[in-house]
Amino acid sequence: MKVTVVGAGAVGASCAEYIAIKNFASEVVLLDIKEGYAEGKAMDLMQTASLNGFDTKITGSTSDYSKTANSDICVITSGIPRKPGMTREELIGINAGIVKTVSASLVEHSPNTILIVVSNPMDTMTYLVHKITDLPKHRIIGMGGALDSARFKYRLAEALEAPISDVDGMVIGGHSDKGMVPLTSHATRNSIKVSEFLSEERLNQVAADTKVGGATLTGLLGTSAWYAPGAAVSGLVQAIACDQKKVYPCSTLLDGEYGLSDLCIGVPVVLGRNGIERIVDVSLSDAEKEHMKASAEGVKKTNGLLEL
Ligand SMILES: NC(=O)c1ccc[n+]([C@@H]2O[C@H](COP(=O)([O-])OP(=O)(O)OC[C@H]3O[C@@H](n4cnc5c(N)ncnc54)[C@H](O)[C@@H]3O)[C@@H](O)[C@H]2O)c1
Ligand SMILES: O=C(O)C[C@H](O)C(=O)O
Repeated sequence: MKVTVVGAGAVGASCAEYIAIKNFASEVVLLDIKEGYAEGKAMDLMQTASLNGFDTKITGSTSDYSKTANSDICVITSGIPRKPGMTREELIGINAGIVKTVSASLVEHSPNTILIVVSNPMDTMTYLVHKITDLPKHRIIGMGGALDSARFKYRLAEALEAPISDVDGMVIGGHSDKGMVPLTSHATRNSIKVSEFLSEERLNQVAADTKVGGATLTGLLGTSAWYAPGAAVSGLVQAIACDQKKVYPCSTLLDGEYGLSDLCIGVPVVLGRNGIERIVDVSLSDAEKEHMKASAEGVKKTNGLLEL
């Protein structure tokens, strides 16, 4: 199993590290445009192999896509991150150009690959990849919901004063401060609805804190987060590589599901060796349906800024 990660920055390197530590891939290629940077990150990570007990071979490349040839899975993390006070949507001007050239180069060298898009604004970048490559839709996957759901579970566990392993919940919708739709009505603590433990007001606070999860960290760190994003990407890569059939919310091209079409937005999907093997239609409350509709309008507005 060969995995390429483009962008050896904070998220790309974190993702490569988690993939290696989980020890399911034979090879990870890190590629970056900055001279020597990916080679340096790869060497540093390889020097953790005997300490962390993995056999995955990590190599680096400066813009040489021949090294990525025949990758089973490619991850795009190249692009600028936001600074405090910015929205993800403001990154579109620079990141659209980067994602365009990177995805074309990846597909040229790995025509059978499954592509995972991470660069922001992620739902719009995923849509862009559909527009400029001829990959089938089940092989183009946007990562955002897996991260947002992990943040939701963190906030739920905090409010419930319960261990995170007892908590389950999912966030669908656009990966943006306003567009996320935390499914509070479906969230559970060991199979019991969380509304049995938390007031509506506290649950609304959990949802609000979840939605600004990325902005909160950007304010604290001065740039956006990387540990949880890297771990979330590695989860998707493992689900595909190991044919796990796990359900994750991922950004995917919709064609009528959830009453939406011609956009990529986060919905629950089954991930296996073929990429997105099924879109799961979950029944939503009226409020969640309205929220999802507004979220889709936001994503479409950002898509409208693309020069296609
Ligand atoms: N979808 C998500 O959930 C999620 C989570 C975290 C970060 N992100 C996004 O991921 C992106 C990367 O974030 P980061 O913190 O790793 O940033 P970073 O600045 O640490 O790393 C980005 C890397 O991309 C490289 N790069 C730029 N142009 C390139 C090109 N044309 N080819 C190859 N490499 C190129 C840069 O040299 C840099 O090393 C940002 O757009 C950020 O908003 C998304
Ligand atoms: O917040 C960001 O800009 C980065 C990423 O989308 C995140 O949610 O951590």
